[in-house]
Amino acid sequence: MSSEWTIGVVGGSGVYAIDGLEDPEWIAIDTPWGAPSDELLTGRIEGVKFVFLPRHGRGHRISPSELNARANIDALKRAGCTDVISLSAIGSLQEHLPPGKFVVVDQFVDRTFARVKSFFGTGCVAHVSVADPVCPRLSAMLAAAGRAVGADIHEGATQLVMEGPQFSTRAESRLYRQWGCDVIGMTAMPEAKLAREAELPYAVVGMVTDYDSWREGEGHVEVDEVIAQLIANSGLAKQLVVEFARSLPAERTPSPIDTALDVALMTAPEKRDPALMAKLDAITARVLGGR
Ligand SMILES: CSC[C@H]1O[C@H](OP(=O)(O)O)[C@H](O)[C@@H]1O
Ligand SMILES: Nc1ncnc2[nH]cnc12
Repeated sequence: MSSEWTIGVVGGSGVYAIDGLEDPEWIAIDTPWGAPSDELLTGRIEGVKFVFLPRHGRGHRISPSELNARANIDALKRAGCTDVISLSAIGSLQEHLPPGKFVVVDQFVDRTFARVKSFFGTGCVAHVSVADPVCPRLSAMLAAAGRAVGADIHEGATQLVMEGPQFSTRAESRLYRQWGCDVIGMTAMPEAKLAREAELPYAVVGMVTDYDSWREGEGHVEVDEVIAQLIANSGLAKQLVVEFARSLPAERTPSPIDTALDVALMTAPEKRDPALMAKLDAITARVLGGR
């Protein structure tokens, strides 16, 4: 495996491009799972290869519940990404995480229910672990880069991922707090699970835009509040990415996540469905080689 980094960046609400890209080029990538959210913007930052994908498409066309996360992750894999970072707008479920805070999330409670969550299935069953769903190495480097550019960083938080597109009821918002969740969003799942199946280390920088709807006697989240906060945050998020690129070690040493499929595949080789195996070409290329 190459020891070069190629960093995929999935830009969420308010982040439809990144700064500092040399030789930028939008490229179209088709996948066996359908079309990704948009073309991918490739180039180099500080000499490091980057591949940027606007999660909701340029112009924010696609709703969180209608994202084709399999196509997005597969396209990043096909584009040669070794690692993926997500920039995401999130609501806060805790007083000490006010709007403007950048939160490096390390756990999720997945409450999404209307999304396809795996590349695998009948014809090729696989079970990867998502006990530790984000890459600690990427998360630590993102937190350090954020601090270096002056972002107000909080490391370690549990994110409730909801279906959407509507925001939560007040009762739901209060319940998620009782469950011990710190922040809430609509897109990290199944993205994080699929990234693990694709053997891509993945990390999330959440940008807090609102206090959701749990605060007694206070209003509730509305999109205009989210957008205003995103406009305020997006410049800093882009600086964070440039600083992250600058801080990457010249050589990428292997991550245990690079081989997540080594212990995951269940279906006997002779029982695998050739049609599904063909769709899995990019995802299983390392573990199965040409088979
Ligand atoms: C505009 S607030 C709701 C929307 O924003 C977040 O998206 P992303 O994670 O891509 O930044 C949130 O998850 C919802 O999809
Ligand atoms: N309150 C909230 N709930 C879900 N997703 C969000 N993204 C930003 N704010 C959010």
